[in-house]
Formats: sequence, C-alpha cells, structure tokens
Amino acid sequence: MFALPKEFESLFLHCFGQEAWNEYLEQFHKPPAKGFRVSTLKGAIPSVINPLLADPVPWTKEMEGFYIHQDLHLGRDPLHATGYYYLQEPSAMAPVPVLAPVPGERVLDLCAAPGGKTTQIAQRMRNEGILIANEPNRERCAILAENLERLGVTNATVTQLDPDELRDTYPAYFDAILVDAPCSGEGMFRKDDDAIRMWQREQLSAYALRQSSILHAAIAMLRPGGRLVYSTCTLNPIENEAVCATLLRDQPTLSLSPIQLPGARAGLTAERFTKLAKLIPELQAVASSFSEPLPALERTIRIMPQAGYAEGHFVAKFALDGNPSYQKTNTTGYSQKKRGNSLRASRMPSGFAQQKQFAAFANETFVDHVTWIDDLYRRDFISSPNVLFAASHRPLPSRNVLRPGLPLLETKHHHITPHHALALAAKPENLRAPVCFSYGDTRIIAYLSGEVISQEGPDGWTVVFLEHLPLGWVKRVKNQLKNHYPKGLRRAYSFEI
Ligand SMILES: C[S@@+](CC[C@H](N)C(=O)[O-])C[C@H]1O[C@@H](n2cnc3c(N)ncnc32)[C@H](O)[C@@H]1O
Repeated sequence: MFALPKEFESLFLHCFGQEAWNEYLEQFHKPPAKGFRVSTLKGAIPSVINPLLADPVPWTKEMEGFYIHQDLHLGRDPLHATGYYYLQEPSAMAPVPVLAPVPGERVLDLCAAPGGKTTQIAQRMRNEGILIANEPNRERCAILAENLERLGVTNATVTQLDPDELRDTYPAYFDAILVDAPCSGEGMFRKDDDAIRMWQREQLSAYALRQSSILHAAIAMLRPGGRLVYSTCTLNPIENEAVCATLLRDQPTLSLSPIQLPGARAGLTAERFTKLAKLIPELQAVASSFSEPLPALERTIRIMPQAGYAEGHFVAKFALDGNPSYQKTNTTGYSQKKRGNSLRASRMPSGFAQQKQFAAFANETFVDHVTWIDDLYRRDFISSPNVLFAASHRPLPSRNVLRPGLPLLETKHHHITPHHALALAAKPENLRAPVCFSYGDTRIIAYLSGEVISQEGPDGWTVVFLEHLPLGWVKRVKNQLKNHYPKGLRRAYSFEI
C-alpha cells in the first residue's frame, strides 16, 4: 500500500481535525468496503442470492444495495453475466438516491462511465422516461454501453460528447441531472493505490476548474424547477464546497437543497469555510469573490471513510428556480480536439429492410407481442449501417451518438443477427422456446466460454437463461445450440455463491 501524501494529511487535518484523522488512519488499514446493487429490472431474486442480502447499504432503498462481507468473487459468477447485479462501492450508491429519479422523467447522467450510477438511475426509472448517459472518453463510453446492456437498461441513449456540445441539443430540457465529476479520488485511497500515487496537491484547483465548467454546462440543460446532483469521490473542499459556492455565485436562481443521508457528515458551514480560507489559498480565492455572505454550504454532505460504512463521497443537491444564466465554457479540453465520428448513428429513418427483417425475426422468435415487443414497435426505429435500434427518444445530438436506444439487430455480410442487448432485455416468457438452466448447471459455464451445447427443441434463434435471467443468444439447429455469446465477453466463469 502506498503511503498517504503528507499534503493530503495536512489538508485533511485543517478541514476535519486531529480526531477525525486518527479515526481515518484506523479505518485506512482495514479492508475496503465492498458492495453490490441488485437489478430490479431483471425480475425476481434468484434464491441463491438470498444469503447475500443480509446487510443493506443504509442510503439505498429496499432491494437495492448490499454490503459484501464474504470473500467472494462475484465478478466471476455467471449471475454477473446475467446483469442481475452490479459490483459497486457503497458510497458510490449515495448520489442517485439524492437525485431520486422516477419513471417518466427526463434525466441526464453527464459523466456516466462506467455506468454504476446510470444503471441505478435506470432501475429507479423502471426503464421508463428519457435517460441520456454521456461520457466523453471513447473507451470508457464503450464500457458504459456494455454495462447498460448487461443490466437490461432499455431506455438510455449513450452519447460521447463534451458537455458543451450536448448543451446545444438540450437547453433547459432535463428534470434531473447527475454530474458525478472527474476528481482527485481521495475517497478511493483505501481501495485504489493508483488514486494515492496520482494525487498531487497542485492538481486540485485544476480539477475544481474542470468541475465548475462541467457544472455550468449542466445547469444550462436543467429546466426551471429541475434538480441537479453534484458528486465526487474526493474529500477536500477545493473540489467540493468551493465548486458549489462558485456555481451558486454565478447562478443566482440556483439554491442548495438539504440532503438527508444516514451516517453522512454535513458539509462545511460558511463560517468554517471562511476560517479555512485563511489557511487554504484556493478557498481564499473563492471566499473573497463573494460580496454577500457565503451560501448554506452545510447542506452538502460527505460520506467519510472513517465512519466505517464505506469509502468516501461528497454530494450536493441544487434546485433551479428560474432560467439559468448561459455561459460558454470549455468543459474539458476534450472539445478542443475534433474526435472521430465513427460512433455516430445515422438519424435517417431509412433501414426499412432492416425493420422488415426484424419484424420477421421477432415473429419467429417471440411470443409476447402484446406487451414487450409491442412496446418496442411503438418506438421509432433508427438505422445505422449495421445496427437497428428501437429509439429511446428525440431529439438527438447530430454526432457521436454511440447508442440512440436499444440495439435490436446487427447486419453482417447481408446476414442479420439479433443484438446481445436484446437478449439481455428479454424474459423467458417473451421467447417461444427459451433454454433455461438452473444455477450450478455446468452447461452455463460451457455456454459462457463459447461452447456448443446439445439440447432438444425447435430450430431457430432463442435465448439461454440462468433460471429467469438472460445470458445471450443461441441458434438451435438439429438440437445443437450454436453459441452466439459475444466473443469479447467469453471467459471462464465459476459458481462462486
Ligand atoms: C467519477 S467518473 C464517473 C463514474 C460514473 N458516474 C459511475 O458511477 O460509474 C467521472 C467520469 O467523467 C468523465 N469525464 C472526464 N471529463 C469529463 C467532462 N469534461 N465532462 C463529462 N465527463 C467527463 C471521465 O472520463 C469519467 O468517466
């Protein structure tokens, strides 16, 4: 384990005091908190998981987040491949309950990869409403799309844009926005040596600048009366209270809403902030820019690692009363470079042939036209050269839309194959001839490693399920299940529970 940076220690001591530091050090040498979130989008709980549901994370709702106390490798278990759960550090489960998205809303997750919070938002929205998941980093954006697919999220659009570019498409549009910003990661020190290694005192104000500019872009996309949650996994006030204060100073129609979160510590009061400003130059710069009293920063919260519940997170919730004041900012440096457009989906309503192919495929494969498939048909179709999507919504940005909705099928060399995401959104009752294996059946391990399995049944496409949880496509030909589990996902799974 890397030693904690001396300057981190001195900043922590200034802000939280000696007693908190002693408690922090005591916790620091214990193993990090581990947790997982179950996906309510996937139906009933498989009974094998019951013993793991003993200790809920206090800020999550019923059947949402749980601590993992056992030494289990849940990422290697086939249940992970079904998307029934998402491994997530417990403090990272806090911002979404504060945002409290509900079905039917328009929600933006602006810094979304790898998708822990987007999938939690989608669960709370029960896949109903508009969800834009944005991530400017292309590699991370692909991981985000993969996680949304695995967890069975069907209402999300994935964009790979700088927040400023997104703002042009969605001025004053969203009911709720999450900005889970890039930060110095002090809250992750116990679980991630790299976070310690990379930490530099002089970088904190650069992070704060970037966070402020992302927030300014975000506010321009919030409708009057909407709410915005800002979160970081860092502890220092330069990237937290100071960033919130700057935003409130620049946006007079914005205010901080109180947050109730069990076990959390209130943010710094204005008085404490002003005192600390005498010791921390970055805070001084902010404090001295206020002609009026500082806002009620103690409405923000921190989950402190020394409280023993989790690693560290900071969360602030803003309410917008009137229209935001519009400022053009460069949010990252990403926007300075013109990125490739290879992920752009065509918005042309062409692809009529693809739609017909999908209709024929759906007819042969699914039974449940009335509910599930009809819901897809009620949506627009969007055709890119190779993939047909059931659109999540319009309008869409004019470039770098990685996924404009749920991918339905792919066209390769004039052949169509159903998309993996479609399998992962299915339930056994949707399929004419589903293949269901019980937990512990070694054919599941064989399937996930790419093997062909023998099983009697009608010829044609169908989905393999672990109990009622989907794993992926097979094409049955003469009682042989030809494996269509994506090659990039194949690996050696084992039953761990
Ligand atoms: C803390 S992580 C987000 C974690 C994610 N919300 C989750 O729960 O899985 C911050 C993300 O912001 C992205 N990012 C970096 N600069 C950004 C910017 N200017 N605008 C939006 N996102 C940015 C990073 O690539 C990173 O994926």
